[in-house]
Amino acid sequence: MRGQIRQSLSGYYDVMTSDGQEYRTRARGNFRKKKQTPLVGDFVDFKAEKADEGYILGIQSRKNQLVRPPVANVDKAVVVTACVEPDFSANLLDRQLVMLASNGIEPLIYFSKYDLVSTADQRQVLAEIATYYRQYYPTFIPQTPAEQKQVQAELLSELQGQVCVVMGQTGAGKSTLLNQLDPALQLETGEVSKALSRGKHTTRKVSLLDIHGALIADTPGFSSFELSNLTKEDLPRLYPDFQEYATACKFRGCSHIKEPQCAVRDAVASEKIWPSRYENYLQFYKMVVDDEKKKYR
Ligand SMILES: Nc1nc2c(ncn2[C@@H]2O[C@H](COP(=O)(O)OP(=O)(O)OP(=O)(O)O)[C@@H](O)[C@H]2O)c(=O)[nH]1
Ligand SMILES: [Zn+2]
Repeated sequence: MRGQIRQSLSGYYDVMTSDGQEYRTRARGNFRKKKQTPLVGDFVDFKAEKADEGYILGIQSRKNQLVRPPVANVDKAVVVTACVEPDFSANLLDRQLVMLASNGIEPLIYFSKYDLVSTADQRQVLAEIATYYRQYYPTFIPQTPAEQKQVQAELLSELQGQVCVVMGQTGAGKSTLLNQLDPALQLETGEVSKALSRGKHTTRKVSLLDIHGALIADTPGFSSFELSNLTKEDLPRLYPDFQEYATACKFRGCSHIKEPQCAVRDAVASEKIWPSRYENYLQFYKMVVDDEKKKYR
């Protein structure tokens, strides 16, 4: 039989077949020899005489895998981005967008804490930033408590049938969002309550929850991405806004750094491309080039 692992807990893997039947399985000894560990999200071949006594026979190749949470074959990631507390960081957001794209994960952006933005000017700036990103990524920014339900329903409709993770900086509001999407989750939110309960969690359960048809990892993901394994040729292709203009660059494979007649740099100069995107791009580009130098030294 074939199915997808929906939950892992102390050596047991709950596998769901395409017709919605669930089987509790274990991995056979030969996995350990091969140092292969089944992950939630894996498509597996298994056999089971009874629903609670199955064995995984093989794991199909993965399109990607994350370390935190340990989930394979992730289709989409909701990047939770705080407007304030912690302050909005375009650098961090772009870093996450680039890393997700390079792993074949489609990013969605969810701006949290708009209600905590204190001045009208700041609210205006953040709304404009969200409008810019919305041209290239599904972007959500509930502006009033009344809007929140509707916006979250729209978010969920983008996630139908997809394996998803919620990511973002610490304190961004990942657990809060997950709780709002599925109140039964009852994840701890806020630093104090999390600090108090730390250490209590001894079980390492990972599951994909079916939240109104979206398969969302119940553990939020970590935000500290390394820009490793990227090449300087890859990097510009991971920017959908750059791609829109790059066809008009004089040179094929233009890096948009020093080449003459670069349509991307022109678009930055006229602010059709948001200049901060480009500034961060220059920084990431330098990091990638420096990494490559280290590797080949
Ligand atoms: N006012 C307001 N507060 C929010 C919002 N989202 C989250 N918070 C608060 O911000 C704090 C941090 O939220 P969490 O959901 O715990 O953040 P997290 O991203 O899960 O944090 P870590 O687990 O540390 O990575 C909590 O006190 C939440 O109540 C929001 O949209 N508006
Ligand atoms: Zn160019």
